[in-house]
Amino acid sequence: MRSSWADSVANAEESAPATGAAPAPVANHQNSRPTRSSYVPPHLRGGGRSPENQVPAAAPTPAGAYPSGAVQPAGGYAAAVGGTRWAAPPGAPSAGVGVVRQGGGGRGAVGGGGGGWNSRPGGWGDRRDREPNPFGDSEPAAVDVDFESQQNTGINFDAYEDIPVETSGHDVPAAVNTFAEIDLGDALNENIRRCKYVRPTPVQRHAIPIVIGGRDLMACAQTGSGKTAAFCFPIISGILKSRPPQRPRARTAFPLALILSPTRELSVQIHEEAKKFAYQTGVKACVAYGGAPIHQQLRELERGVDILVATPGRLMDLLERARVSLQMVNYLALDEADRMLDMGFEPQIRKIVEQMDMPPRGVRQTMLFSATFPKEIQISLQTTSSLLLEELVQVPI
Ligand SMILES: Nc1ncnc2c1ncn2[C@@H]1O[C@H](COP(=O)(O)OP(=O)(O)OP(=O)(O)O)[C@@H](O)[C@H]1O
Repeated sequence: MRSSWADSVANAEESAPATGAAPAPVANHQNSRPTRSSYVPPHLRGGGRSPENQVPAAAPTPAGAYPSGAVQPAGGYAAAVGGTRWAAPPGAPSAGVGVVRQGGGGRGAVGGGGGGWNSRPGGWGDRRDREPNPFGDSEPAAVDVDFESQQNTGINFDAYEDIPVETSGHDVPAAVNTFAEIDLGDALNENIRRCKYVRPTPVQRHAIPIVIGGRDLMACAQTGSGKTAAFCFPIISGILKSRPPQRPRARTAFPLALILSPTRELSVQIHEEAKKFAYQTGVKACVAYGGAPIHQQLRELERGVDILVATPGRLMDLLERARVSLQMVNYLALDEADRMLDMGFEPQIRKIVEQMDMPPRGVRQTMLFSATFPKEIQISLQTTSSLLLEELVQVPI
């Protein structure tokens, strides 16, 4: 079972002194990060070609350098995690999660969450009728959670208010303390209640307003920190607030958001979470990963997809078969970017971002999540010039 942010809060709470001091938020990252067993399909066992089916090498842990344009739990959260953090280059203003799409702020205009596509002509409301309930039969209805009072789990989330977080970049949208402070829309709020999320985790507090604000984001966040919601909420909210797109009637799928993840297992996890967050909104999430027959995935894609969760190798396959087009992608999220680069996915990522039909940076929004940002990873990111912002790639190492 994965250890989660909520688990770590609970554990920390148990061991916290009775003085009310904030507990360490997450245990040592190197030790606590659950090891995912990497699926290796039979035909690739013993020297398979695709890195998405290989067991990743242990992540290097050199002292990295902090890029500028960043937000990160400083000292407390990230430091407590114990993994390789973004290390500050000489003169760097701050640590951590990066930000900022130059000239951004347009698309992410907050407001008008409403019922999204379901309430609009031409929306996708019909999908809801045949949508399986991802919460299971036992929990079909919304849970009555009071966002304002922020109390339903018994976990003292207030303890986490003390975690120091640094942000950098210009005009960084302010972090929020509650989901109620963000206009995510009624449908998504309903699903947050169904998930029984009461208070945003630290990465969610900072990342969601930044992305809702139309900016690019580079976030240093560990496994179990709530990253999935941090990128899914703004994506779903943004899709619901936008005009339902006119997509060609073709066998080609035109997703509006692409989430790249290094492994089949992580992709499936993200897909499962995304289905919960998007339940009854009309926004459809699909998953495509290597090491499994492609035909079922193709059939699912043919039924329509708004959010595509994919491993890089399988996505390349789908692109080369012209079964997926990236030309309508408004949101690109890379989860576990460090792991993807460690696993040798850089050429595929570069090709997906630079040589296919994806809108360029500045048109789409890019979110990059990584547990670590060692120097090698930063150099790779810098050379993947179309991936991130100029502001970020100009950072001296
Ligand atoms: N705001 C929240 N309140 C309570 N629980 C949360 C919240 N956000 C996420 N969780 C739960 O914490 C767990 C870990 O979250 P999540 O899977 O998003 O983490 P992650 O950082 O994406 O981890 P991984 O890298 O393993 O996917 C999940 O069970 C999720 O449902």
